[in-house]
Amino acid sequence: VDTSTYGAGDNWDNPGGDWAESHFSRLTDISADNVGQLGLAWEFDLGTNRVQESTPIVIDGVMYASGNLGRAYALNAATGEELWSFTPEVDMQANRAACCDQANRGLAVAGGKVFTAALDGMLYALDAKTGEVLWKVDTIVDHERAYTSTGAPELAGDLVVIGNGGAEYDTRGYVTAYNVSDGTQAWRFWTIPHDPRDGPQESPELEAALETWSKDTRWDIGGGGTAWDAITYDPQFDQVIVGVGNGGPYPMKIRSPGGGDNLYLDSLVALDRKTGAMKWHFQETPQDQWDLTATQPMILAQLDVGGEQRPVILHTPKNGFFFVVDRETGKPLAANPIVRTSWADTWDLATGKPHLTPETSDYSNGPQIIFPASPGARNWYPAAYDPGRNIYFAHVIDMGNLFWVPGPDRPERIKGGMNAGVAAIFGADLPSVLATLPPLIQEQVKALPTYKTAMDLPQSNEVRAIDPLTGKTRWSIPGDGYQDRHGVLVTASGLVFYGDLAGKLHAVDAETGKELWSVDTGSSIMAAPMTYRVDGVQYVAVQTGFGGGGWGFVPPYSAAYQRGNANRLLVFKVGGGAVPLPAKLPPLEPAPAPPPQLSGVTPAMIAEGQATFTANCAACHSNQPRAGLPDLRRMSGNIHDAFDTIVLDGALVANGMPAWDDRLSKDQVKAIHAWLIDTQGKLRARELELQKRGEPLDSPSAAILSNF
Ligand SMILES: O=C(O)c1cc(C(=O)O)c2c(n1)C(=O)C(=O)c1cc(C(=O)O)[nH]c1-2
Ligand SMILES: [Ca+2]
Repeated sequence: VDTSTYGAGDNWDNPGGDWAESHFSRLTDISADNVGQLGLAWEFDLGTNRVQESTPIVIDGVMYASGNLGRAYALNAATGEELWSFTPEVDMQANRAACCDQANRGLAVAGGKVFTAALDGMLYALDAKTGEVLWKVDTIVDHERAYTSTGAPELAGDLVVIGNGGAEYDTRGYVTAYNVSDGTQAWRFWTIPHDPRDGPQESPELEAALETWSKDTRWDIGGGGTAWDAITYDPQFDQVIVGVGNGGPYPMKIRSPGGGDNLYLDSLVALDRKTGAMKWHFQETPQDQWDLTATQPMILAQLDVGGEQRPVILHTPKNGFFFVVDRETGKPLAANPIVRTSWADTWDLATGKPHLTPETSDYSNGPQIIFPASPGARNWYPAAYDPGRNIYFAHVIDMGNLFWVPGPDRPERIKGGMNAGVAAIFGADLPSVLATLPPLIQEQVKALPTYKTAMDLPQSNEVRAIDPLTGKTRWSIPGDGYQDRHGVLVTASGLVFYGDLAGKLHAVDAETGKELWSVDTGSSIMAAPMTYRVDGVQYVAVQTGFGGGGWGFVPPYSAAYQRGNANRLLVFKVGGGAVPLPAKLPPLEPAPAPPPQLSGVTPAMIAEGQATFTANCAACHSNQPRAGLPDLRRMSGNIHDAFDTIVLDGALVANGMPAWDDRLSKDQVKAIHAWLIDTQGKLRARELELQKRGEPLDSPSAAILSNF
């Protein structure tokens, strides 16, 4: 790896662009002078209509793109001609273990091989020329537990490293390094300890971590600490830096009742590349109860800190702080809040720890509004760093999240199911949802010190230019809504590119934020754009598609809502043509008439069906119009007829609907069905009435109450 240059050139060799994963390009052919003439060079239909979070790779004129579920595509980067494509054979029961859709965040390419991790945790090495499977390895230690893979594999010399997700379920996190040549395991690093009664820990650093967990920790549930997104190889120190995820279950009084920092949750850990031994750790969110992960993308840089050049990591995790961390020592050199933070107010650089504020964040004894919310001040959508300007460009969400503990302090583990142990509502929805909550919760929420803040500014979300060492914003551009996530690209010519859910791709001036160009693509964009050059022509590429966390609410202003969720790869060049827009969808029809209610159904069964649905089905089926998955209040007669075989026997498992016969009884499924029939009837009556009055039908609402 050549670390003498910073930023990507003609090639963009990993999803982050260069060795520093900076999403920064040294190319300057496209500049403020000609960006106005950008037009479509080519487009490629990815053949799906769900989440797209990946940034493509281009090496020597070939583009390698990943799609949802772990699909891979190789294309001629100048023409878009398909060279090959790969769809993994995924065990679709894995959908039940995926919190956030069929997300996939990219490929790794090296030595004639393309690496992709499928949702079910299978890691594939494909022949870069043909797409043929050269080897595959199951990276999951226990399929009884809800592990999935959504992150990009990371190359580290002759190793490829991959983590997994599932901290909301019943998992214990780890990352594994495999030999690029044949897929044999080189090492595995567990991020948190296991039950000490089961024998010694896997490493000395885990023995040390054990001291920070309480004696009565719910080891049976797992503890969390999944590394589901950023793993970054740092060639200068030959170390693999892993961003570790949240604790599970969320509430401390369930997970680790005696408290403790719970290492290495929400930490950056640096591992020796060759052995996987830990070199240092930096915990960004001690005593986590709020899903404030450290898994968000890292950017490596070199910064002047107080007159000294230091190798650093620029990191904006979910928790609302901007960290500059020394790559050699793991010490924080700067830690400034960039949004409201109610779990900690300041950072002490001398001790390397935050000043925690449990009075506004501990929800063990009643609800709290936590800032930032669990979707994070930042999340998987990549930031970009321009070293010449020393500016970090990133989408930032400032909102709160209401948490309380609805169940017992010692719940049973639900095997392979959600075990987060909390009720959660996003701050942006608070004003509309509050009225629907139990009166006691309403009273408690209104008395909170954070209540007024949450009501005065339910949320803001913007693309910002940020100074890394101070966290100060130089300029910002407001987004349309908190479901928007803008991955960002910056070029040495001073252009910042990002897309939005409404379907626009924008180029703005890096110095001022002034818009220089935009185009309506008719397709929702979250993924980060990238740029590359073939035969002297510079291109800008981006994948389109909405989904991931919060996929159940597709905002009406989005292209995904208005024109369908097209998954396309759009590539632009100076002098290119117009972007074809997908056709507008017809207006919503009233819900079809449901069948007669099932025999022997009582109001109590209907209520029970709703509760069972909320606990098991609502994480995917939000029952909102044009959501990522079918709105079950609009089922056709055929689907009603096949309801039991679909839910219990897995008749639609190939489409991603798992079988539930291991977890739900026939009576429970009947109760769910009865509730859906009841709901569909009521929705139909309401929509026929609205139609008669000439008013718009049921529109999606952000007011989703999730019980994890
Ligand atoms: O705790 C986990 O293991 C885990 C996994 C994932 C994932 O794998 O996508 C997400 C999260 N957590 C999470 O907290 C989160 O906000 C999130 C957003 C997304 C997404 O793709 O939009 N995934 C995930
Ligand atoms: Ca999580």
